[in-house]
Amino acid sequence: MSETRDELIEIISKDEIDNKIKALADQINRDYSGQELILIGILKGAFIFLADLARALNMPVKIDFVRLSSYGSGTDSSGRITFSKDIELDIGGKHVLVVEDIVDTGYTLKYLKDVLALKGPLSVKVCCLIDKRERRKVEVDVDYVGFDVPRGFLVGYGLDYNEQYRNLPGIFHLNPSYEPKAYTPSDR
Ligand SMILES: O=P(O)(O)OC[C@H]1O[C@H](OP(=O)(O)OP(=O)(O)O)[C@H](O)[C@@H]1O
Ligand code: HPA
Ligand SMILES: [Mg+2]
Repeated sequence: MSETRDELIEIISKDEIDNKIKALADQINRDYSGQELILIGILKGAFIFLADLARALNMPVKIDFVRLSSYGSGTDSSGRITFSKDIELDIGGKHVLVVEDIVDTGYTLKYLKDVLALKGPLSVKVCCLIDKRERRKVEVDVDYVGFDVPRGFLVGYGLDYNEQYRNLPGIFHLNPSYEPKAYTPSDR
C-alpha cells in the first residue's frame, strides 16, 4: 500500500508571526497599562503562541492553561468538547485574557467563555493568532486578532493535524489540493 504524503504550503512565515506578536503585544500593553492580567492558554494548540506573546508583554502577568479538544485526529470539529484540565488560579475579580491559536467553528472559545464566566472574573477578553470564519458555527467575540485567514486547514506554530506539525515555525496550509474532499459543500 502506498503512503500519501501531506502537502504543506507556507502561508505565514515565522518573521510575519514575530512582527504580528509585537503589534498585538503593543496594543495589549497599552490597553492593560498599570493593571494585572491573567493569561489563559487553551492547550495544546496555544502553547507556542502564549509563550511568545507572554514574553512580549511588559506588565505583570500570571499564566494558566485549560485543555480543551474537539478535533481528534481529523480536520473537522466533532462538535463535542472534551474538557480535561481546568485552570488552577483563582480568576475572581481579575482581568483575564484568553490566548488561543485559532478560532474556527467558535465552539471551543464559546465553551471556555461560558466556563470562565461562572468563576467571576472582572473581565474576559480573547486574543487569537488566527481567525478563520469560513466554518464559523457560533458567534463569539474576539478582541485581538493576529491574522484573518479565509479558508483551509492550517498547521504549524502549535496547530496540528493528528498531533503532527505543531513544531513547524510558520503556519502552513495542509493539503490545499485535497480540499474538495476535506470540506463538504455545506461548509463553504
Ligand atoms: O473554533 P473551533 O472549531 O472549536 O476550533 C478551534 C480549536 O481547535 C483546535 O483544538 P483541538 O481540538 O484540535 O485540540 P488541540 O489544541 O489539542 O490541537 C484549536 O487549537 C482550537 O482550540
Ligand atoms: O485549521 C485548523 N488547523 C488545526 N487545528 C484546527 N482547529 C480548528 N481549525 C484548525
Ligand atoms: Mg488540534
